[in-house]
Amino acid sequence: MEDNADKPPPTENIINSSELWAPQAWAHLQSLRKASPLIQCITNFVSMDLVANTLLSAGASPVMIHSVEEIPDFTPKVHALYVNVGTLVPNWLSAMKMAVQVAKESNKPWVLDPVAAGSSGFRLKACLELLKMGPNVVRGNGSEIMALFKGSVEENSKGADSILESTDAIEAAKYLAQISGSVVAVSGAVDIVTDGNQLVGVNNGVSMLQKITATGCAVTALIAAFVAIDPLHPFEATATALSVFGVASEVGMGKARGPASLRIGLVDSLHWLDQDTLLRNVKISNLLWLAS
Ligand SMILES: Nc1ncnc2c1ncn2[C@@H]1O[C@H](COP(=O)(O)OP(=O)(O)OP(=O)(O)O)[C@@H](O)[C@H]1O
Ligand SMILES: Cc1ncsc1CCO
Ligand SMILES: [Mg+2]
Repeated sequence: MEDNADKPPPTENIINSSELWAPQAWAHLQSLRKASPLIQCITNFVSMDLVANTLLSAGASPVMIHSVEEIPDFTPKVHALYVNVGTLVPNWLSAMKMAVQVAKESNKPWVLDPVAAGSSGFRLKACLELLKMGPNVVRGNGSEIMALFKGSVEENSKGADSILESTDAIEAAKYLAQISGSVVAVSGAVDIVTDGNQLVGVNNGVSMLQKITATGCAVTALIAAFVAIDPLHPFEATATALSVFGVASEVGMGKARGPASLRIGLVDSLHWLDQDTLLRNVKISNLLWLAS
């Protein structure tokens, strides 16, 4: 890793480009609501409800189909595939790989959420194998992206939660994007998105999202939906999806009394999010220090 791996970007190299990004975020959300893409989700048991409701409230059509008996018939019909290893067992891994293969043969984008990637050898190997299959986007927290980068089991793993800041994994994200060809997103107080060349920071969201399980899983599903409607621009789709989700959480936080009501407010806000609110609140910066 380079010397500056653990340093935050120098502030003079952070260019606030929200005015350029905000109209794109609105255009993506509008297209999503109009096209209502079908998103196949092979996701963990904890997240299924929030993932499905997040996709529905944003305007997409979710479906949780994961059996190898159904994948050959069904996966060619979807607009994007979402794979999340949160409650991984061997037969689900086979289904994930089959679905990825079918999606790729059908020219459909797919997105990976490497939940708790560094928590065990089995999970890490599975995530690295899936990464090799070339997801259009990978979104994880700091610990997950760092585990994929290092390729080793974490000593102090906290499972699905991160022990690192997203900014600790900037170099790792950039490297992974370059070797995999995937867009890599690292969630946290500031979400980092890179395609190995361009790099942005998304400054939307509220810290209480960390107190609701599966908000990371939900935002990765939203990324899959945004990539479904703009498959040629996965970098842009990932940044705008993270921002839209973050803005919805900020609006939801206004009425929340704690994590449980924020969870409800988040889903409500995604459904009602209007152009004016989105344009005023998108916070995306271009981080120039790594765009070499
Ligand atoms: N400190 C923070 N301030 C603001 N937003 C945050 C903060 N931490 C995380 N978020 C937001 O919360 C959402 C979930 O990110 P997080 O990094 O917690 O995912 P995760 O660890 O994969 O979650 P899970 O595994 O529970 O689904 C993202 O939209 C992210 O932007
Ligand atoms: C808590 C938890 N455990 C496995 S998956 C999951 C949901 C958040 O990723
Ligand atoms: Mg996660």
